[in-house]
Amino acid sequence: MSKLLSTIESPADLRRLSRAQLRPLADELRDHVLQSVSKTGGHLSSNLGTVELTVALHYVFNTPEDRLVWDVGHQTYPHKILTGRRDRMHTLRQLGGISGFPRRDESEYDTFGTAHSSTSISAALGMALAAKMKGESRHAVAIIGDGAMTAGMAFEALNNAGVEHGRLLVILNDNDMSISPPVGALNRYLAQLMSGQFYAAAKNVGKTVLKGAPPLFELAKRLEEHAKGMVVPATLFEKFGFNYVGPIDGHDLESLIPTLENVRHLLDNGAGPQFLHVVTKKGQGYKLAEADPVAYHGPGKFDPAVGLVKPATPPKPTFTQVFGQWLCDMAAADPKLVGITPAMREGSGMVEFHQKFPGRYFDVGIAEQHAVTFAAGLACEGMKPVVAIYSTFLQRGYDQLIHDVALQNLPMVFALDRAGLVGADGATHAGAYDIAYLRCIPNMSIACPSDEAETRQLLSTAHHQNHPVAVRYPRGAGVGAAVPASLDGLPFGKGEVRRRGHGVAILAFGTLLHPALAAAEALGASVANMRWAKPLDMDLLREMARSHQVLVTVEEGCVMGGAGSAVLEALQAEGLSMPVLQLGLPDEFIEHGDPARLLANVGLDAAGIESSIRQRFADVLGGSGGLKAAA
Ligand SMILES: Cc1ncc(C[n+]2csc(CCOP(=O)(O)OP(=O)(O)O)c2C)c(N)n1
Ligand SMILES: CC(=O)[C@@H](O)[C@H](O)COP(=O)(O)O
Ligand SMILES: [Mg+2]
Repeated sequence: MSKLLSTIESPADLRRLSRAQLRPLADELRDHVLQSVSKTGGHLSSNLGTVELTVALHYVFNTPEDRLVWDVGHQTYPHKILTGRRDRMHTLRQLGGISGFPRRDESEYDTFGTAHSSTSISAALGMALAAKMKGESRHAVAIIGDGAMTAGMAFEALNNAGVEHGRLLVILNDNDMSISPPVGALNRYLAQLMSGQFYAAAKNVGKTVLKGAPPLFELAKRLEEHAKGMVVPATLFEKFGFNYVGPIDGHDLESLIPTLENVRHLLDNGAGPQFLHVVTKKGQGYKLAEADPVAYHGPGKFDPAVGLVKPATPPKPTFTQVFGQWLCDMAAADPKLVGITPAMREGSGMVEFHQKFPGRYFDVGIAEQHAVTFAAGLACEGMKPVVAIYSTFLQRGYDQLIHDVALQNLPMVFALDRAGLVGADGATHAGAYDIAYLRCIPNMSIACPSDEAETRQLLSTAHHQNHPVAVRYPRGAGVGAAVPASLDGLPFGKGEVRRRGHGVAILAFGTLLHPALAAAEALGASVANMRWAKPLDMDLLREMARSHQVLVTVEEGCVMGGAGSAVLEALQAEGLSMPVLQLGLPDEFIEHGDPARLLANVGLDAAGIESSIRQRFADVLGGSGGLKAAA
């Protein structure tokens, strides 16, 4: 165990160290982050980049009295290590272990739960103003990345914060990266600020009595060229009502600590909201991550001495890769197709599409609402937008989905990745709700492919509709079904019978078809691959209802309001009354962990499905496990 780090059980211990001890502590901390992430997997580059900032913040601010609000929260491993969770880092993102994101129920130092981006300024402003109303002198500090800063919500918060006088500090952690290289005009603007750093240093840092000029950054040198001739009259953030300080080197404790002390002093003297621009490097201190921060954004386990290695035999293609290939193939066939991602190019499998069709690829930044309405505008003019978006992030664009897309019945495809449980990221990222939140919207259809082949086929079907269609598929690989090369679709709104049995009919929506088939084998039950949660295949449903005593619906989505609920509603409307068991995600948030184990825990593996059916329909099933005479 490292010498200094082992003495830090809480930030109070850190604050007892001398200034000279902070540099070696930061080095030990960085090594601890690298070693533990290499064993568990997790977000690496962002955490390596926030080591010094974390040390400085806990050193200068009186945490947990002062509130640190980390945006996204994927950069909080150093914070976790310094706030009493050092010895639990080996459990990170595993079942029963600590979360990869801040959690209020995990630590009093985690002041605000996050994982979706761009909430920190709003939350910190709320905390700062609550403190003011209660007559408390605590500070609230939002730490937000340059990627997260691109979201509308961050600007809504700045707009509000600039006219309020709480003890609010916003720190922009600018590493010139989102998950992928950053995009958009704000990024260009930040580059200009960086290149004009001497101007900023003289105007602002000097004003706050910082001793010594900040060192010249490598990055700034690169950007200087780009912004030659630019004059920065007053920063955007000053226009918003903040006192702008920076940019300063976020790895230089000798700059960070006095600057933070000065800013805290300004807050205590009623100077109003403060904005500190800190420049860091994603992957700092680990050469491989510095060279490729994208690959090391969220790696699996690896040997730090070797780095990430490609598996000897290529693994089964993931659903994401199947989508990426379909997108390229369909784009080649249809010149009207355009692909849109809100800052998730790699995660959504769009790297190849970007390379092959740069003019038809749009990374709009972390801006899900805008992504949806921007796509709606494209659709109005006859383009065929494909919005590739994680199920959990489409939640951000819900009003846009209803008001801008569905109400106008615009044809477009939502490629909904990460539908169902995602594993290590946990409840914040689970795609648990999309069937429920989409199926109540008129004009919207929802396809639930059961394997890789159907994913491609149903994407094609969706692309040819004249209304919005979501195709939902999970994280990772499926059963390994051979994916056809053709772009032929499957019939719209139609499912199929996959197994003929009797007594019990299982209606499977999506990839849980496969454990459902295994359970049906043991039960002698029938299985329908429903393929569409909306519209339901009513012919198939009627046939299944009439030829069986009971129905079981299975889906990797919330039971409440999900596909099973759709089946119940349809049966009622048809005047068909029969017992229905709905299997899906329960009405609770499912924590992080291995996805297969999580599914088993909620009874959605083959054994769980079989056992739930046996339990509920013991009267239909014979004692031996066979079935009583079918109705
Ligand atoms: C609403 C939302 N959209 C997308 C994401 C996925 N995401 C997580 S981190 C990240 C990049 C954030 O960039 P930045 O804030 O600059 O932090 P960095 O990764 O550079 O440390 C993205 C797009 C998210 N967490 N939340
Ligand atoms: C923090 C965040 O939102 C992303 O980094 C997310 O963890 C990526 O998830 P995937 O690994 O499923 O792409
Ligand atoms: Mg960044």
